[in-house]
Amino acid sequence: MAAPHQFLKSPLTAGIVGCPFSGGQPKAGVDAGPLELIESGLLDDIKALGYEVDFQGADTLAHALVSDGTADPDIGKLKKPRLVSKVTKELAERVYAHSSKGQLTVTLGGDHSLAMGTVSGTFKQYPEAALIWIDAHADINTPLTTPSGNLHGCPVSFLLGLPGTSKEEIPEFGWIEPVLKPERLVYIGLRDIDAGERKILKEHNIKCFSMFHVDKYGIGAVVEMALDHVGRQRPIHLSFDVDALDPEVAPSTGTAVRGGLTFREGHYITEAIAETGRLVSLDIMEINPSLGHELSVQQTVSIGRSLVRCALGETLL
Ligand SMILES: NC(=[NH2+])NCCC[C@H](N)C(=O)O
Ligand SMILES: [Mn+2]
Ligand SMILES: [Mn+2]
Repeated sequence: MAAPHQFLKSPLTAGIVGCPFSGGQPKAGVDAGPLELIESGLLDDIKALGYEVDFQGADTLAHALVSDGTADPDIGKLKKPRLVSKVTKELAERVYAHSSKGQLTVTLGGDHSLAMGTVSGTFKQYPEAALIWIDAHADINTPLTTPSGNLHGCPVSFLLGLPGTSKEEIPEFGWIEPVLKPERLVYIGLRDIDAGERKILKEHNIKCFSMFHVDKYGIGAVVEMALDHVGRQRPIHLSFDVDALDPEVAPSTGTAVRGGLTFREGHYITEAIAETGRLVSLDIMEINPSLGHELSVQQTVSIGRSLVRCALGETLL
């Protein structure tokens, strides 16, 4: 079991939020991720680690997750902006409800646009928190730079309040506060960055450990450097996009990119963060059970499950 936790209340409780949402990207199926994880036995896993579980049902947010039929035309390039805004706003409230009770919030996606909600909710409770983003992608496109218009490629820019995301420029997302500071954000696993994103990452001096750095220094050193960079005292929000893993390890995901983290590297990250005793919020995003053969799906769901267990302290003896 994990060392005594620095920020959570006892009895240690995991607040599980299932968020079956796919509106931040074009491929159907990623909305089935949470239910697959739950049905595979995730809640029992978590209880077996000694946590109480606070779970309101996989459909907690269901009424918000699909369009109610009102028109949602593109705003500039952005697709389904009003739907994404509505769902993530409600998710932020749910995550905050768990966090403010001293629970470790675990959000099961769904696509990565959901991080607009999870990070907003976590940082409302822990304004000094750090964000560790594990991904092949930086997801830091703004409404002005996004090549695809898919909002799962944009959540970080809204959280930082980058140009193009202000209330004046896009009132539809006016509820999002720029809670994140560039120096409290760190990436691990990057290997597919758009030109506009590269410019933003440079301009704001954002710490990035790409796959190049993982190869060069090894995952152990990379995680140490990442934790040093964001500060050794802060609560941690870990946002884990399974496409950070190599497609041979986690094939069932919508935007797979070759050359990713190995099984052990991915799990090591969650273990090392569990070891800090400062994890307050975890996202497991972008598992798409309708992509790939049955075995690929099983393999990917099972990895999502073991990542949660490791982040919650399973392998710390
Ligand atoms: N969460 C993800 N899988 N994001 C992929 C983003 C891909 C690309 N950078 C885009 O903005 O469209
Ligand atoms: Mn990604
Ligand atoms: Mn992502």
